[in-house]
Amino acid sequence: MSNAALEQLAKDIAASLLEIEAVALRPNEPFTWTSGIQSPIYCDNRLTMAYPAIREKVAEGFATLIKQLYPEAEVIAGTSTAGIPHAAWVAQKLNLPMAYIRDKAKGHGKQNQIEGRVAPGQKVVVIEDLISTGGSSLKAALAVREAGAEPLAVLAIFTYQFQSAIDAFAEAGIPLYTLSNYTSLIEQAAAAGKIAQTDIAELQAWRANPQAYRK
Ligand SMILES: O=P(O)(O)OC[C@H]1O[C@H](OP(=O)(O)OP(=O)(O)O)[C@H](O)[C@@H]1O
Ligand SMILES: O=C(O)c1cc(=O)[nH]c(=O)[nH]1
Repeated sequence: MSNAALEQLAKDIAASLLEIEAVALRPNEPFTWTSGIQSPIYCDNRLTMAYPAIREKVAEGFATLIKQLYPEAEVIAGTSTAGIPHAAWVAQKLNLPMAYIRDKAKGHGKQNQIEGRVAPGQKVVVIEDLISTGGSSLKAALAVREAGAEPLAVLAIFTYQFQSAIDAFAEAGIPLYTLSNYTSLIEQAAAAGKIAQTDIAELQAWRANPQAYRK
């Protein structure tokens, strides 16, 4: 995919997320993220499951990137839970095995963290729905590495583009690619009049120092 095509896809997906009201702004009652960060914004990509045309656009975006960048991929693995359905649709498109990765090993049964079949040495693309700190998907990719397989990259629908997340992936030596991002989302929301100037100011204040954001 060319850079122009990637940029267009980032805009399209951001517009779709806004259209289906996957993006919620709640400055007066911040959301608590999985990392514990308090945030005036929450992007619920799980809602894309309800829209066949949108989930198809996501699956097609992932499949195109994988064919172009990682034609050697042998397994598509979703992160538990929100990455799982997207991994399934992509694996189906590419006619590849699919697996999923729990946030930790089960305490009963086979006590697996990785479910499905990932053999040592196999090349795995990890599919995630969203990157905030990147902690969840990095943990998943590192579990693949721990199992003796090779995490080629993490691909996600959306990223908040925090420098700390970019640095964490670089440090782990795991490439990260995303179909859309915070910049596109805010641009699309502003262009469509879906976000007020006061909200933009609130988001800027939060984004400058999310750890310190409290209401
Ligand atoms: O980049 P991070 O800081 O790790 O945050 C992003 C993660 O948080 C959400 O998952 P959540 O923990 O809400 O679980 P779910 O996928 O089961 O909904 C989301 O689906 C990502 O996996
Ligand atoms: O970091 C998170 O937990 C998170 C943020 C967000 O916008 N959406 C989501 O599903 N999780």
